[in-house]
Amino acid sequence: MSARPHPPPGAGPCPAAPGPNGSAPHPGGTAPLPPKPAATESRSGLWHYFRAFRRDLISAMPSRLYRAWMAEYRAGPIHSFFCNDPDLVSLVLRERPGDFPKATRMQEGLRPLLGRSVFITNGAEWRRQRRIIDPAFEGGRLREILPHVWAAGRDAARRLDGSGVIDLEPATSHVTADVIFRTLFSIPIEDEVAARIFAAFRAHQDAQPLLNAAALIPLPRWVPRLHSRRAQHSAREIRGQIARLVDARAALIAAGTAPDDLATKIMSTPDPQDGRCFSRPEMVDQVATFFLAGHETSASALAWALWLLAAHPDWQDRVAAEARAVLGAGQPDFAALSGLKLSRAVFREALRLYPPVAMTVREAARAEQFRGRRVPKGAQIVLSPWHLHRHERLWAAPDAFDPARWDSENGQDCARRAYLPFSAGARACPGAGFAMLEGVLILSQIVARHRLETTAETPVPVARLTLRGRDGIRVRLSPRDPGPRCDP
Ligand code: HEM
Repeated sequence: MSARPHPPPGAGPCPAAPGPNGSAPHPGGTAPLPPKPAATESRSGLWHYFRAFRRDLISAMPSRLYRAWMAEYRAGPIHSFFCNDPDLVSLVLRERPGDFPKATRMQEGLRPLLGRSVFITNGAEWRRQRRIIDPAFEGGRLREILPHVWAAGRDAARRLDGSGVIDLEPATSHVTADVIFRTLFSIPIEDEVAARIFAAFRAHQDAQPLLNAAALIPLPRWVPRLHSRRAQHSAREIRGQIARLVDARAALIAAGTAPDDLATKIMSTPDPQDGRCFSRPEMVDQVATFFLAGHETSASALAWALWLLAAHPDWQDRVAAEARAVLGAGQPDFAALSGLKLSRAVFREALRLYPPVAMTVREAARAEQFRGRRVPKGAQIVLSPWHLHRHERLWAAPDAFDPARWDSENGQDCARRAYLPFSAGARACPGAGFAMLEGVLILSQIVARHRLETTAETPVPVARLTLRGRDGIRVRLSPRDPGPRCDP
């Protein structure tokens, strides 16, 4: 494999960025930097490369990618361009997304579960799917999800009572799955079908824990794709259960008695161009995607945000005080959520340091010229929020936890150019507004009720399907002092 990082003449740093070594003082004072895996410096060939990728996508990458604007990799038949230059990222995602489609063969790891969902498709099929889905996530609909998120967050905060030391990931997975079931199908996670889907989904994750590597490693077409029998079985089980929910909902829509939730909205929205609604199999694909894309990602972000607050008790106390002031009297109205400013800044910072979708890949549909270098048709274009969010030439104190950065000139400029937790452009996450409401509110609800402390085990981030803790993300919980607890 050869890797050639490129010098930085083109893209300028954001204002007030640190020197080239990224060594600006940590604004938070003496708090240790949040965990960041050591990078791999070895170049010992294709086999090493694949093995490192199978372990973890982040630590497989060399440390110079935190400073480079672009790097070119050749590994056997694979030709990849790793893009960190904000202008290039914008070209690929915002300006000409049609020329850089999702590399569908790399999404094959997801196919048994997601079928031909919006997450995987390209071109006209993808555009039709987004025309039907997007109206369900418009700003106005967010008001309607608030009561569901509130109820799920309240229940989650109560479930944590008396926990002591816990792994946050199962807890946050539980609450974000609950949010998805409540908002999509108006059922809580305790519902029998919802509980079965959640259990099957966990089995699916266990059966293919390295799904992300499988989805991202650009293996040549002739390499057979192995989906373990267990993973195929759990994918079938999940899809069968989802089909039951979709059928039941179709019957309610036909009878005119369906609740006004996301499933009803999506199933009864015709494509404005061809006038057709989703067919049953199409809807099963989309629901599986909402479940996967909408709960694993939010669970990862919430777990890291809570751990970061455990590691920064000063910020935790401020977020708790804010939460009690805004939420103390019970479910706030939509406008009052804007009062959760500190919680929002913390959640944004967690998404920066630990972007749930750490990397994504596109394919060059035709030959291109990137920073003076020829990019052949079919080359892999790797975009890495993980590296972009910690780029030493862009961000001030890139590895530090500093939620106040969003008020600084550097933070605001980087937020526009170098911050991609939800991707950008036409293919950006349709659930971004949903996820911000959910993350900020549930973070506040949990911290208002519980005090979090770190344990001796510092979590190790690894990029799997989403960014997880290699051995979990553990904290110690104790009740916060008496006062309004957000769940009267
Ligand atoms: C913190 C939470 C979330 C994060 C960080 C996140 C991030 C992302 C990212 C980065 C992508 C683009 C992936 C790529 O281009 O390869 C994406 C796509 C998507 N997300 Fe999210 N997401 C979150 C929550 C949600 C929620 C709550 C939903 C729905 C309920 C959702 C639905 C989707 C869908 C349907 C796509 C595919 C869009 C397309 O390809 O056109 N996401 N998300």
